[in-house]
Amino acid sequence: MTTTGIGALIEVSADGSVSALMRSTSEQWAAAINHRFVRELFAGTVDEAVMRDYLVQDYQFFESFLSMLGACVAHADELDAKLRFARQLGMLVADEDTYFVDSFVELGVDPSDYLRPELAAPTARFRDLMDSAVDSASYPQLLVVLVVAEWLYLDWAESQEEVPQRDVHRGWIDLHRSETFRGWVQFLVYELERVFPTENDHGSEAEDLARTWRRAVDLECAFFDNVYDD
Ligand SMILES: Cc1ncc(CO)c(N)n1
Repeated sequence: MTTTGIGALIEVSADGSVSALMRSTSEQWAAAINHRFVRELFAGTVDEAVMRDYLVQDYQFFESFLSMLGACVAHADELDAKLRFARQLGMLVADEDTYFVDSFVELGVDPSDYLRPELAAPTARFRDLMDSAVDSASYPQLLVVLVVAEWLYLDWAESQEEVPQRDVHRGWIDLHRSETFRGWVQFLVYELERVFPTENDHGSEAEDLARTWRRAVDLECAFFDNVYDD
């Protein structure tokens, strides 16, 4: 296994806010990127029911995730950033939604089973966190959740070189690695560093962002754990 190390694929300034957030959750982050689900996905041995369950829940995650990107188009403070989020939305509609729908066909999951499933507890909590970020209309709040979700996925997806054969496994890995995906994550990290409030004038806002960060990392672990819980 060629583990790249926590966050090592992305540039961050060592004394910046993002680096401090990252250090505050390094153990949970490592647990998530080395999770049993990730290991089985790379080995192509994920139990069929586990894969189904994971993707059905993640399609619900995806819905709130799209809302966050839309909110970033609305609330980012610069035109270039708005354009970047709009481009990413187009990519998600084309590539990621197609992956989900094709995978549901491959796994024999009907629309009636994936469009309105019962939400598992971590999915419901994750959606609450994302929906609150949308409601906050705060670009830094939105970015904190996005950076965790995307960077953590980049880290596990780049953690091994050898990819499995089946589309449903390989496709999910390929969506979260590549030069393009890395560039997207790097953009998010630069943006969060750029707009992060300084301790002096916004101490409580910074603390609020740190809480959101920790909550998102915990939920990533819980989301993986959940598919093995039954
Ligand atoms: C739970 C979860 N976290 C992160 C991602 C990637 O954004 C995803 N698809 N699902």
